[in-house]
Amino acid sequence: MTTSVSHSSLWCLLQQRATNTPSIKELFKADPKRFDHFSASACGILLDYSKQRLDTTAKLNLLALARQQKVEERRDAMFAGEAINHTENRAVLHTVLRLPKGEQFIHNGENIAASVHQVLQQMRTFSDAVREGRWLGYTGKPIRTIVNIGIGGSDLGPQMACIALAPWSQKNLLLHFVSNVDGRHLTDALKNAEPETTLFVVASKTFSTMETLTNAKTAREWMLSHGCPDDQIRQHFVALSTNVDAAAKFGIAPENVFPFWNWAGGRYSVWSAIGLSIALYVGADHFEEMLAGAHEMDLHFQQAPLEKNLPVLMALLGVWNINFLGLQALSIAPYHQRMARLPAYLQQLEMESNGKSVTREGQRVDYATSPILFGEAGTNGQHAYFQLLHQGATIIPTDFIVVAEDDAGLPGHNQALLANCFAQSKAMALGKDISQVRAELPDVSETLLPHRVFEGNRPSSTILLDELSPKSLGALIALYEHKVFVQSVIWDINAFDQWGVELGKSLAQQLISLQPEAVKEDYDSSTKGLLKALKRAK
Ligand SMILES: O=P(O)(O)OC[C@H]1O[C@H](O)[C@H](O)[C@@H](O)[C@@H]1O
Repeated sequence: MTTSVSHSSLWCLLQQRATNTPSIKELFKADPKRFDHFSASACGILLDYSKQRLDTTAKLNLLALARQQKVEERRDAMFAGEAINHTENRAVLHTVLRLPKGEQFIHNGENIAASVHQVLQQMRTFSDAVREGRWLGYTGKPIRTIVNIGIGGSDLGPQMACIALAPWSQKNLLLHFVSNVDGRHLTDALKNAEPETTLFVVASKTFSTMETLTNAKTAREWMLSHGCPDDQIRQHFVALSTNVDAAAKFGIAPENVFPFWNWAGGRYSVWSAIGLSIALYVGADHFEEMLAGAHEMDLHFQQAPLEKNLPVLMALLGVWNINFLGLQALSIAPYHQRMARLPAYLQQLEMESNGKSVTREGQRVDYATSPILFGEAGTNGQHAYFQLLHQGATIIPTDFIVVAEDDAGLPGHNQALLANCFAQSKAMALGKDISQVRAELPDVSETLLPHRVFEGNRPSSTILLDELSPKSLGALIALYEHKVFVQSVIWDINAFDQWGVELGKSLAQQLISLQPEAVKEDYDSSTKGLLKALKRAK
């Protein structure tokens, strides 16, 4: 049995440091060049972590903690294809999905990098045909509407990326993402779609997910009921899956199945065939630029010293906030409207990966793990939940994500956006104390004064991208992927399984008839009561 990281002397040192850490205001006062000392950049991304409540001693001890936990060795094991997802006995090789053409990667005796590029070519051929109007529906018309049917990793990544990369999109293609088993989702997507020009992209790693199969089955019935002949269905359905047999059994023509492999986890699969909707929407060239951006970040993660390594630094900041300052949540504030779905994407990436409570050896951890993550595009979030971020009794660190380039070209807008972003992090870090409030508002009564005070000392990082492009988006996503991995190494948990989603799935199967009589006698009274109430309401 390995000793828990929380019993190491470094952990204790960090705990002590946390209780003695100066405030962010004091840290800035003590070091006029704090920005230079607490920022780093790579791959067109600047990480400013000077507004974190972290001093040099804590930083050095955190870096030592990373070394103690063997972050570099575990990283190399991941890149080498060792079965680090030990509960499923699988390698974790999403990084191979973004290797440049011509590179080799031998796994189980096979050059999987070559297989990856074969599928990329298949994706290119197909997406070109659809985009150029050469792929025809059953009445001979080109495709106008694409419906991506998938959930979790088979939805969030492509959806987030398509929204982010909209300026590169094919203007005459309409794209919908349908994930929810709630029939309203599919109904709404199909409301204005014409069967003869609609293409369904059924995305499911396992091809066994109830939501996706239910939606795909209904979509096929919709096609048939609108006159699509059985033998033409192949023009309207493609599948993205590791389970090629199940896709074929479902009735998808074998040449319309875009395969990927078990060593790419669902929430790490946007780089695989799961990215087909991205290639369809913005073109294969741009999808491959996204892969190139991620690959650049992979190299940075592998090669940069830990002190300058963006994923490592971001991981350590999270560990510091969560485990030592006791700040369990993380708000994600992308100051870019097209990154509005990034928080949802990161929710799965972070919380499904590191929402674990046993170590790799199965011992219960005695420390917190994944942050509770949420967020909204700025400036919208400012007018909703930022009140709590500024004055709430709970302190929530924030990642501000902002883009320097102004590609909207509307006078004044970008200036206002960036000014707001920088103002928010400044306000959170430095606040406004009672003497400042008094000086500014001499007429405000003593009883009202506390309501106008901002404690400050609320940590944040600012992640500044030169531009939002396919390449920089790829680098940004890979940055968060590796951050999550490094945290899992420090916490000694497996970031690549997700057993926690299974119980609910199997209970739903037992309850599927929704009949009170069908539930077992030993069912809890709440479930029984709800089923009875449902029957009465119908
Ligand atoms: O792609 P699929 O096999 O359909 O899986 C879709 C999603 O559902 C599962 O329950 C997992 O929690 C996710 O990690 C996965 O991305």
